[in-house]
Amino acid sequence: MLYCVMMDVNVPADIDPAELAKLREAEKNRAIEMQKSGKFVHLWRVAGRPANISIFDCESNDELHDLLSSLPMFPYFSIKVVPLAKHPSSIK
Ligand SMILES: O=C(O)CC1=CCC(=O)O1
Repeated sequence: MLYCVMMDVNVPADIDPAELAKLREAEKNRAIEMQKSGKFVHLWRVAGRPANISIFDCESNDELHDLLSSLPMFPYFSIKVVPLAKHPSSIK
């Protein structure tokens, strides 16, 4: 099943810069691992905002939740999920 996931990143302004750098590195590594697994199909930055839009291909809502909550920066995200269904006019 495909899901469109929209994440707003809300890192506290007073977070220790060294801690933030570590968190971002861990986030990048986990995101690369998930992309290589084929579950994290697309990842796009929203231009001009600390936000991203991505496409996940998961077996279930539970699997999607497990993947999202495994991201090290999960506590700092506001997430919206839109489950995608086939459009009758799509040729793909
Ligand atoms: O968009 C961000 O900064 C947060 C994020 C989610 C996956 C990733 O690699 O970064």
